[in-house]
Order: sequence, then C-alpha cells, then structure tokens
Amino acid sequence: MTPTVTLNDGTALPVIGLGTVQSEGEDMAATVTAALSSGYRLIDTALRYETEPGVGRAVAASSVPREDILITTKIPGRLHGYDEAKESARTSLDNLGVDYIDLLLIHWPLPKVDNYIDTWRAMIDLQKEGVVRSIGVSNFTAAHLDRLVSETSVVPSVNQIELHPYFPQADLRAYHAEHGIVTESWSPLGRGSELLTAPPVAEAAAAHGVSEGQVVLRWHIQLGAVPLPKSSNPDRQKQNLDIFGFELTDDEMVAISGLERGRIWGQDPDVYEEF
Ligand SMILES: NC(=O)C1=CN([C@@H]2O[C@H](COP(=O)(O)OP(=O)(O)OC[C@H]3O[C@@H](n4cnc5c(N)ncnc54)[C@H](OP(=O)(O)O)[C@@H]3O)[C@@H](O)[C@H]2O)C=CC1
Ligand SMILES: O=C(O)C(=O)[C@@H](O)[C@H](O)C(=O)CO
Repeated sequence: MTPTVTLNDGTALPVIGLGTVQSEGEDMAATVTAALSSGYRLIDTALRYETEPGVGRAVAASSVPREDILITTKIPGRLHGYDEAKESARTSLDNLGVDYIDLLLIHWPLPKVDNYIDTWRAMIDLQKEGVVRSIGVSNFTAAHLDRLVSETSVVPSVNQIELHPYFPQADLRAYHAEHGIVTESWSPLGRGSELLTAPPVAEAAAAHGVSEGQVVLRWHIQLGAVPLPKSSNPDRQKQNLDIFGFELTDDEMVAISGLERGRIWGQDPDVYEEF
C-alpha cells in the first residue's frame, strides 16, 4: 500500500502517481491497466493529453474499486472562465466515464489571459456540487497563489509544478509548506534528459543497490513532494513504485539537489501559454 499525504481538504493522496502524457502509438488503457495491477492508485491525466478515455477504460475494467483510485485531470488554457471551466469538467467526466473527478487542476495560469480567478471560482462550485472531490492548480507561482487566495479565500490543495533535481524549486516548495499546499512533481525524472546519468544519481544508485530512477523518485519523496513518473513499461512502473525500502543520506540529497540548472523546456508560468 503506497503511503499517503493528507490534503488540506482531508483527502488522502498517494505520495506517488502515474503520469499519462502519451508516447507515440501508446495504448494508454494498457499502460494504466498495468499500473493499477502494480499498485498505483493515483493517475494523472489532463483534457489536453487526450488520454482521459484510455484512463477511463482501464479504471472501468480494473478489479480495483473506483473509490480506491484517485484520478487527476486538468482544465486547459482554452477553457479558462467560469462557464468554460464547468464545460471542461463535464467533458472530462464524459471522457473518463466517471461521475466524479478526484482532483481537478488548472493546467497553466495564463496570467496574460488573466481569467484564472473565474476558473477557480467554477472549481470551488464544482467541489461544493460534489462533481469534484479536491481542487488545485498547476504551474502557479507564489504570486499567482497569493492572488488566488486573496480574491477567493480558498487555498488550492495541490500545486503541480516542474520539479526534478535540475529544478528543485526550494522557494516554491517552502511557500507550499507554509500555506498547506501539497507539491506534486511533473517530469520528475527529467523526461528524456540526461538526469538519470548524472554522477550523484548514479553513485547513490550504486550505494543503495537500486536504479537511478528509484534514486530520483526517492529524492522527491524525501523532499515531501509527490512525483508523477510516466512509464509505459510495466517493469519500470513497478520499479518506480518500489522506493520505500531505502533512504538517501543527507549528503546524497544535497548532492542530487546540487544538480540544479533550471527548467528543462524553459516553461516560465509567468509567460508560457498553453491552450
Ligand atoms: N502539469 C503540467 O504542466 C505537466 C504535467 N506532467 C505530468 O507529469 C508526468 C510525468 O512527466 P513526463 O514529462 O511524462 O516525464 P517523466 O519525468 O516522468 O519521464 C518519463 C520518461 O522516463 C522514462 N522512465 C520512466 N521510468 C523510468 C525509469 N525507472 N528509468 C528510466 N527511465 C524511466 C519513460 O520511459 P518508459 O515509458 O519507456 O518507461 C519516459 O520516457 C506526465 O506524464 C504528466 O502526467 C508533465 C509535464 C507538464
Ligand atoms: O504535459 C503537460 O502537462 C504540459 O503542460 C506540456 O506542455 C508539457 O509541459 C510538455 O509537453 C513540455 O514539452
């Protein structure tokens, strides 16, 4: 059973989940089916990924009770606004074939569009209506979060951010901790970069007799973050979940965090827009 962290609304969130940004020709239903069989209970998708139907088919076919699986999805930039956000949630419910969403996030703040407050107000109402269990955001900065809370008085349960040893985001993680917001890590393995071959990662893997991927995911856990590694490979899915039988030393944590060099794709939420 994967350990959980309690969100500010009382929800128990597994401390690791499966990402579902699709690879070329991938059968997402098969990927998620394998993951559920391996013990994943948190699945991260988005309207924009076009993987909600595959996630939904896997959940429907699984012997794991629906109530034991937490599904996260996200509202894309093209559907910011009160009515649009509600439309997005309805579309995701249909795509997933479920009657509630466990965690709904705003995918990107799009501050130049400047409509994320209305989007958040819709999500607050969706939560009150029982359509959504928990509400959060993604790619929000501290300034975006400050404005959201000052204008609505509702603190997001989660902020899902780019987080990996190249970009440890210590200041934003500290802000989250001060405000009762759980940090989720996207691209936790540095998707496709050379992160897993970095010397501090390789040395820790050798010292603990685990893989480089397990070292990096353990680094997230020990930071108090919730990583969402994506793997279509059942063996690597299992490996990624098997990170609770060892502990990185303080020196190893410092060395891995010392790989800091910045964002992988330069997606600064103050200017990056995705619709
Ligand atoms: N909110 C947002 O804006 C964003 C959210 N996300 C979320 O985060 C998830 C994860 O991020 P993502 O960008 O997919 O990339 P990850 O950092 O999770 O890396 C995924 C890649 O790593 C490989 N991999 C997985 N496990 C291992 C392992 N143990 N050893 C070596 N390689 C491994 C996978 O290949 P293989 O499949 O062959 O194992 C895949 O190519 C996404 O799927 C999405 O759900 C991502 C980006 C932005
Ligand atoms: O995958 C996501 O959720 C995104 O927001 C993408 O833009 C992601 O950042 C990506 O694909 C980067 O190339």
